[in-house]
Amino acid sequence: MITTATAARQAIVRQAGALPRSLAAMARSCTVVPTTCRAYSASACSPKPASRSAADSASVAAAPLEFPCLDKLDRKTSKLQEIIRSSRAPSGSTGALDGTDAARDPNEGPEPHYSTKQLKGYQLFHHTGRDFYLDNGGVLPQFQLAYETWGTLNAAKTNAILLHTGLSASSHAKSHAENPDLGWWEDYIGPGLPLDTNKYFIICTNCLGGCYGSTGPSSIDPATGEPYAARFPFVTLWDMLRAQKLLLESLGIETLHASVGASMGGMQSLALAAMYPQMVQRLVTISSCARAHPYSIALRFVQRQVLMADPAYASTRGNYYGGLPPHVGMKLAREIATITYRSGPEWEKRFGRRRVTGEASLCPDFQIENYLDHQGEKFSLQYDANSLLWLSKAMDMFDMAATSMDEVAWRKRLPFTPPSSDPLPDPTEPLSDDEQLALGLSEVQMPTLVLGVTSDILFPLAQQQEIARVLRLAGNKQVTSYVLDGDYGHDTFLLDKVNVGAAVAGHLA
Ligand SMILES: CC(=O)SCCNC(=O)CCNC(=O)[C@H](O)C(C)(C)COP(=O)(O)OP(=O)(O)OC[C@H]1O[C@@H](n2cnc3c(N)ncnc32)[C@H](O)[C@@H]1OP(=O)(O)O
Repeated sequence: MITTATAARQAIVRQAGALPRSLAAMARSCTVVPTTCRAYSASACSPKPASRSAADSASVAAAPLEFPCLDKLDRKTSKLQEIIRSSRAPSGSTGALDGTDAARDPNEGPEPHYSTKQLKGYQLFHHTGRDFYLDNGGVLPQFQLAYETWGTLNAAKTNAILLHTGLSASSHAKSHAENPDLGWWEDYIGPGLPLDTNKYFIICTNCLGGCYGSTGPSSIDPATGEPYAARFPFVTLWDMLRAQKLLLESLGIETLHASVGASMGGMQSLALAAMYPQMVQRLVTISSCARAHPYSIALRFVQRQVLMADPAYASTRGNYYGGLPPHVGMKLAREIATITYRSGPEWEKRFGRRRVTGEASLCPDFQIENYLDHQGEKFSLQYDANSLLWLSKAMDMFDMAATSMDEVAWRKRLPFTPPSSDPLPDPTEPLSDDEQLALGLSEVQMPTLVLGVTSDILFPLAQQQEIARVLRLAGNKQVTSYVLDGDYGHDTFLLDKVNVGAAVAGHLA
């Protein structure tokens, strides 16, 4: 009697001549017949067993695919759980999630790099004694900001440049004696470089809400002795700038030679100039915007959704500290983010359609998938998930538009009194979108460099053109627009050191 499986196999073998040679060979050697050509891979096609059971004979389903990428995530989760368990045991290892497990596989965890035991070489500004009120409600009775400096502050304290970071960067923009690791703007800072330490005193902070030494959701709430977690108040970019202003005041700095930043840092750079125009002598804003675009909000929204859906996040509602960190959600969010940071044209040249092994798989198969997998994996424990969510949300909420000078003044408020709950007055006459932005940026009258990149999909060039347009509308006659072609997309500010560096250096001189 011909079993159903045998008949199916014969049918496939009859058709094998029509298949590519490698698939045809696999079809002939397959015992269990896959239902579609998709399943013809080495992992789906098992060697023929010596004898076949009745159960095998009755099966017409494909052999299950193998999922090495999921196995790898499971192994990482188990390893993290094991470390957490052993760190809780009285005689357990003290390595825990602090990175002291020297024998670990760097691709499989376990330590969050943001653990303060890993961080080094930064200084701390402590704010205490006066409650710090935040724009969206909530108050911090105290906070700290991590910061690093390069160069020398002159006697008049007029040569400082405040460098704002992107979303997930630390204050470590450049290596120095206390931390020789390369910084994220290593080639931009130093003697004779665009941020010339022979002339300028560069200050870079980890922003409020971050996790690299500054107070954020992973910090201990002094009221409870536990991490704030999801009880950390939402912060706005304006809150972050008010905190930075307090740091500058503590250093005796009233005037900045320049405010410089890219991406989220470019948004902050622009906002600082609007909030404290007397302080900012020059403005550089790179690959940024005056208000978050709905498309950028959408891209960040899906990253947050994916991250929050990680069971380690969802089951704790964000209070995962001391337990399993949501490393899978972080990895996937970073993969999506990486797609927004680079460009299709770059990847066409860099990866093309090249494959890893040539076998169809739902795990990384194309080189571009392998690259994304690597980027996600590398980041998955590098940054605190809540900080990512909080700062990503702060970017979405950013909008420099104003309908009255009262609103502009409201942003400049000192953070030591609760924000008024009185509604702001209605505009005397309706303002167009551009006019609202021009009003919100009306005091940005200093020399301004607005740099954008044609291949940026996260902060499209139209947004930098919008900044330049509304600044000119507001009467600023010293706006320089600089457009860079190239394939690096949003990450151009990290990668095109020659062109971005030259534009920045020229503007600072
Ligand atoms: C929104 C905001 O406010 S800011 C957003 C700013 N952007 C970011 O934060 C993204 C940060 N980008 C990075 O960190 C990048 O690594 C950069 C920009 C610093 C450097 O970029 P590049 O020099 O092009 O290197 P890139 O990171 O793309 O690739 C190198 C890594 O990919 C790996 N890689 C390259 N090709 C492949 C591949 N086919 N498969 C797997 N891995 C690969 C390399 O081995 C290398 O790994 P390593 O970093 O562990 O050594």
